[in-house]
Amino acid sequence: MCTVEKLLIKGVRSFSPDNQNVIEFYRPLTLIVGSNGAGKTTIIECLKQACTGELPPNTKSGQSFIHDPKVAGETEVKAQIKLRFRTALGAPVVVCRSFQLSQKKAALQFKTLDSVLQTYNKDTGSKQAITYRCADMDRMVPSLMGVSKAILENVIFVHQEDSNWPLAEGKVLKSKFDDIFAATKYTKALDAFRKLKAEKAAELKDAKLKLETLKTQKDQAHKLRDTVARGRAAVQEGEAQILDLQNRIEAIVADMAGLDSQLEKLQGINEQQAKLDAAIGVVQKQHAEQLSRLTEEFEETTDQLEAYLENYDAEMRAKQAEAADLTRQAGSKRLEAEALKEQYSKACKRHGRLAAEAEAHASNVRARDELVRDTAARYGIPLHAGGPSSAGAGGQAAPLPPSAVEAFSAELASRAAELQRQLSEAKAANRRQDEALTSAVDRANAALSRAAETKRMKQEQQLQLQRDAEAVAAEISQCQVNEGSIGDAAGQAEAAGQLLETKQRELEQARYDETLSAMRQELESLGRRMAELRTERDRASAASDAATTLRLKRQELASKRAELATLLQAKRAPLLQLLGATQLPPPIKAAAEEALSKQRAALDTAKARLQQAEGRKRALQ
Ligand SMILES: Nc1ncnc2c1ncn2[C@@H]1O[C@H](COP(=O)(O)OP(=O)(O)OP(=O)(O)O)[C@@H](O)[C@H]1O
Repeated sequence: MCTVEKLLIKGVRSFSPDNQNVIEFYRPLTLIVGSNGAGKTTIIECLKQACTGELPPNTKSGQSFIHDPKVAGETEVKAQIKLRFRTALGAPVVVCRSFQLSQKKAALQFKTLDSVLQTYNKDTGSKQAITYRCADMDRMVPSLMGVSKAILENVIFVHQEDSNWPLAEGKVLKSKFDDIFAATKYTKALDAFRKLKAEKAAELKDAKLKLETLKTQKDQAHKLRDTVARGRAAVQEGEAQILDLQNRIEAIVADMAGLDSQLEKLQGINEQQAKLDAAIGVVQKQHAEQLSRLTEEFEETTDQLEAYLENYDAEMRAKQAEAADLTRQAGSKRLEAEALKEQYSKACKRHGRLAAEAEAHASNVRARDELVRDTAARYGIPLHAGGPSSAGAGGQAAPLPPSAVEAFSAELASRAAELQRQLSEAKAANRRQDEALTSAVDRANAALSRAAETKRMKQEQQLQLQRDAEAVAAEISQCQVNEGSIGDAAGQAEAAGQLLETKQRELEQARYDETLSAMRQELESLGRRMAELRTERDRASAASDAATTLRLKRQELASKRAELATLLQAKRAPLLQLLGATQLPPPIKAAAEEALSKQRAALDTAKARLQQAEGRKRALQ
């Protein structure tokens, strides 16, 4: 338990500013006795001032609390109150407060001088200051004493002029009891809890919305990742196919070169065969001539003739074998030539197919350029080369360079980002408005509960007054009293009746029901407005999702275009060279056109949503 040990008073009320008047308090009880005007009340006032910092009532803001300078015969009086007490844990604490009262020309001037709250160091025993600030001291001393400021003021050190507060009117009484039992603190704490709960619920809702948005974005990201992976795989497959085709074309070209050389060889062989046939014809002719000349008689000897014949036969056999061999070779070369012709026709067909694909690709590129120009013209996006109106020979637009398409995609992405930013700002403004409305609803709720409480108290007072009036009436009717007492009682009843009427009038004037119903209506309209705002916020969030999707799609489109452009750039020259064409094929174009039309539709939808959201935002503002 806290104990007050010593009080020093100097220059307060009748206590002289020249002497240090010390009052020691004894345990368990100290009685202060003295004649009227001796200074008993001043001691209580000083105790209260030292503990709570509050001046006694009716002291003209402290001027009449300090010893009067006129009485002291001075122009300035310095006062001091010093209190030593022990906390509940037995620690000694000293409170010291100083004041000054100066006689100015027209009036007295009261000033608070140095104040300090000190304690004793356990080890050294020396004093050490806890604080020099009056506000901190007023808060800390009751806390160190273990008693609330309201109890010190209204119960322990209650001033004799304020001591009848329990008889004060209901409102004052309630406020005193609330202070003493710290009820307001709990009400405020409950209000704070309620507000915190509402804030946390709103934060939770926001977090849930964000989580849902993030989940959607995550799903979209997964889908896009899959699409990108599929696209990459398709590109790789296409590259592999192009490589394969190149290899096959190279092989076919090599084969064709081989076939050409074989054909040349075959032609050589045919020519050789023709020569041999001619030679055989000549030999046969010679042979026939020789046979015809056989009628002439040979002059050579038989041996010579036999030798001739032998040589001739051998020569003939050799020639015949050579002729048969050449015939066989001619047959096999003919077969080879047919096979090579077949391969040549296949290569020609493939060449035709590749040329058609190159043409289709070129047409795709043209359509893409047209779409880019249309979009640029519609949304006023500048194109770095080959603008919307530029046209090539024959009225056709010149192809856009890849740098212009990339710049166009970047501009489109930056515009989408700008729209996204504007949408975020609108969402933030909506959120702030929502918060402001929520706090307004909270305040209205608090005001409503206060009004309801006041109404209930007034009704109770009215009932109490009615009961009092009835009791007085019953007393009058039942008691046998003299005329004087009847008169008193009638007077009391009349006064009670008047009081009752006054209270009823007050109650009627207060028109709590109307106020309550107006506040309820206001609360309901605020609730409706909040619901509308939440719906708007949800819509804005959906529009934001759509814008995010659009942005991702645009990025995807840009990356695809970049990949396509790189691939085309890499493959264009060899493909054109291989095909012997000046433009590339169309199936890629059809896919690009389809993707671009989808993107354009998505862009239009997102823009319509964005315009709707902006229209709502303007309406809300
Ligand atoms: N500003 C002042 N300067 C000098 N004296 C003052 C001043 N204000 C009050 N006094 C004197 O201080 C005394 C007030 O004392 P206090 O009221 O504390 O006495 P008390 O013992 O409580 O008297 P009671 O028994 O009548 O309540 C009075 O004598 C009054 O004249």
